[in-house]
Amino acid sequence: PGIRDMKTVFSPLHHLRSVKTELDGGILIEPHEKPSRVETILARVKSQTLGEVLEPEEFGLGPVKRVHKPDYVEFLEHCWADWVAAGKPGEAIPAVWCGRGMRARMPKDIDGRLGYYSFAAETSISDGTWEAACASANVALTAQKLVANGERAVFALCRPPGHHAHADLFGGYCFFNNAAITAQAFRDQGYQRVAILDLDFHHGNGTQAIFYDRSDVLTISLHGDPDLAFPHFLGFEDETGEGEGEGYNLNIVYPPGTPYGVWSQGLETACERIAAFQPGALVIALGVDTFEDDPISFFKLKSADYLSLGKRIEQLGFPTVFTMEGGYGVDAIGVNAVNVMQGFEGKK
Ligand SMILES: NCCCNCCCCCS
Ligand SMILES: [Mg+2]
Ligand SMILES: [Zn+2]
Repeated sequence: PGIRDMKTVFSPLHHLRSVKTELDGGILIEPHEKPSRVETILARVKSQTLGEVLEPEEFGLGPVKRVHKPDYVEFLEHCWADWVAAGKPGEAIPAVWCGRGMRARMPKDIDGRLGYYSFAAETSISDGTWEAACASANVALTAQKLVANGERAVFALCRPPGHHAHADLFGGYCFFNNAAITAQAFRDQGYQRVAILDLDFHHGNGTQAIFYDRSDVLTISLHGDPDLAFPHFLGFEDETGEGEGEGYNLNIVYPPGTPYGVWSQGLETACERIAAFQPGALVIALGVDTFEDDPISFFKLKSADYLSLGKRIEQLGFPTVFTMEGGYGVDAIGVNAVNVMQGFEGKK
């Protein structure tokens, strides 16, 4: 029967993430990861009376540092000020990386540190990025606390997203890995096993990397073939975990044009693996850039498919936190994201 009144956690501080540039195709465009994405979802949450909307509690950097390296957190906090102090005219954009055969040590210079702590160049940093990333982690942690206290499922309407962020790398519009921070919080509160299912169009490379050698957190991602899609350099099906974590990472990869009828077979495979794992809690890294009209992706899911998706997740029966990840077709993002929650609640 699903649940009634799913709570949503939302922070107005997401607006502090206000970069004006995204490097794309050799020019600086208006960022796809824009404030209207979550404002549109929030409006739909309210118009559909999904349930109560709460602002986050503050958890500090402790839970963030259970996932992210302290030097990386330190870098993010001071990056913008260091960039400005270096006299740079624009927004902070990495432009140099440790290429093959070079030395992966942390340089002093801000240009070097931007490259050392990132894996991609489309994610500009400016004033307010740090505060918004902290607020987004608090949104996820508030949802986690509500579920640990008995809610069946809570929607963490996070912005900026997180699933591309590694322990010490930003990129793909992500800084703190909200889904990973949520899973680690469950583990730190005594949940023996946690599963993270990444349904975003893109591979959850950060989430995979963070838990890759661990068997206590099962990580699964459905996504566009990395041969053809961001993040390009991780997310292939032969990546199944390492050491203790061997067998606890699963990548399910699809080609351009994949419709729900095919994609949902991967969802079924993922659900069966999660059921077998029997986690105490489930984290869904929810991107809706799988949508047929998404401007930067190549799957063909339709709005009604998100109702079916939500229903299937509910049938797993686990306490669930949804962390908002990607989705760039802003006109339909509200219907698509809230359809997942309403499908979870039993709406046909
Ligand atoms: N022109 C498209 C480049 C895409 N680069 C980053 C995509 C990040 C998706 C986050 S869910
Ligand atoms: Mg994915
Ligand atoms: Zn994505």
